[in-house]
Formats: sequence, structure tokens, C-alpha cells
Amino acid sequence: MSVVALVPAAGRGVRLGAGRPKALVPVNGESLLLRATRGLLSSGRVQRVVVAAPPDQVELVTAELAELPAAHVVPGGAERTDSVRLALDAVPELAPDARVVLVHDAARAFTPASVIRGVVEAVEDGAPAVIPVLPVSDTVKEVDEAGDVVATVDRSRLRAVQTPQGFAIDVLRQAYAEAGDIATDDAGLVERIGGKVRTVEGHPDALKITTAFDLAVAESVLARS
Ligand SMILES: Nc1ccn([C@@H]2O[C@H](COP(=O)(O)OP(=O)(O)OP(=O)(O)O)[C@@H](O)[C@H]2O)c(=O)n1
Ligand SMILES: C[C@](O)(CO)[C@H](O)COP(=O)(O)O
Repeated sequence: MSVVALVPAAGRGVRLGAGRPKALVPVNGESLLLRATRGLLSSGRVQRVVVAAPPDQVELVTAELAELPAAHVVPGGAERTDSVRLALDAVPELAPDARVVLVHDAARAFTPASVIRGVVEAVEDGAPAVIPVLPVSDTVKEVDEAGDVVATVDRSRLRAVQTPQGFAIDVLRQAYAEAGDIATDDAGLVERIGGKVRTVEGHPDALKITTAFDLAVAESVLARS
């Protein structure tokens, strides 16, 4: 089955505060976006990548990915879901034979190939939507507006969610058409239309680089490999 990956990379990286879009921040001389895109293609399971770039930096992002001819760049939007929607809209033209679609944060640049393959295989196995997850290791509390604890949540059934998230392409299209922009991840939109979402094992290296601390962790991931 032909697989296309959408890479939302149009965020500003405010929490990282690097003075440029987070996707273009280098780790050991290579940007998060180049690493994330190359990782998808070198998994051997992804044939095309559609990257959503900050609308005013499409040329710069295109140049950044020049070594990867299977990657195409489109302007992203104001929110992550807008960027994913714009990339998904470009699929009929850029990857017309795609039957499986992955959505993968540029910010999760060190995701192992095993996670990417596991997600694709689960979709090929018939799951309409697939997410990589990790168990939650902290105790989790629910609090009220004042910050006082309301309850201790049973963490044995909680999972932290990563990307890439994988979908039968018609399912993601239907979710984006019907669910509105009310979820913080793409599988959340599938849940909103009553779709089933399967989990597969994630990996600590697939962390989302959000803050300067995360960037330091990513550098140590790279030093280890
Ligand atoms: N309008 C947006 C916002 C986010 N993203 C992308 O969605 C992924 C996850 O978003 P996040 O980590 O929150 O990135 P930023 O929005 O850049 O971070 P911040 O909120 O700190 O500005 C990133 O690859 C980011 O580039 C996007 O494509 N379009
Ligand atoms: C999609 C995601 O990476 C799954 O954990 C996450 O929800 C993105 O969240 P953000 O608010 O864009 O940082």
C-alpha cells in the first residue's frame, strides 16, 4: 500500500524560543525537519512526504529539504490542525495513489524507524487509525480552577501519545471533514466521529521537542546513537 506522510512544521516554536521556527532549529548541524523527514523516508515504508511550512518561509523550507526529492512543501496554517488539513488537501495532487497517511510532528525528529513501521503495519493490518503510545510514569491528579486536587487518576489506563499517527486515508479525510478542529491530535478527530483507534508501542526517543530542556535531551539521544 502506498503511504504518504504529512509533516506539520509550521509552528513558531514559541516555547523553545530559538528565534526561528522550531522545525528549522539544528541539532548537530541538521534541522529537526530534515531529520524528521529523512527518518520517515528511510523507514522504507513512506513513499512521499508533504510538509506544511510557515507560510512566509515556504522557499526556505523547500531549500532545506532539497536533498529529499520525495518531500514537497505547502504553506501551513495558524494552528496545527490547519497545517495538517492543508497538507492533506495537497495529497490528491502530490500522492494520488496513497491509501495510508501518517501525520508526524517535525518536532519528533528522533522517532525510531521501528515506531514508523509499527504504525504503518497496524493500518495495513486493518486498523482505521493507529497511534504510538507510552505508559504514564508520573502519578496524575485532576485539579479544580483553584489548583486544589479533585482526584487521583488511575494511571494504569493512561497513555502518553506520540506521532506518527497512521490512518486509512479515507478515515482521516472524513474526520477532517466532519469533526472540526477540536482535538490536540489527529486521532482525536477520528474519535469524535466514532472511529476506532488502535495503540502500538511508542518509544522515548520519539519525544516532542518543545522546550530548551527537550532539545538538550535530543542532543543526548543523538550522542548515544
Ligand atoms: N500552526 C502550526 C502549529 C504547529 N505546527 C506543528 O505541529 C507540531 C507540534 O506543535 P508544537 O510542538 O506545539 O510546535 P509549535 O507550535 O511550533 O510550538 P509552540 O507552541 O511552542 O510555539 C510541530 O512540528 C509544529 O511545527 C504546525 O504545523 N502549524
Ligand atoms: C500531536 C501530539 O504530538 C501528540 O502528542 C500533540 O498533541 C501535539 O500537541 P501540541 O499542542 O501541538 O504541542
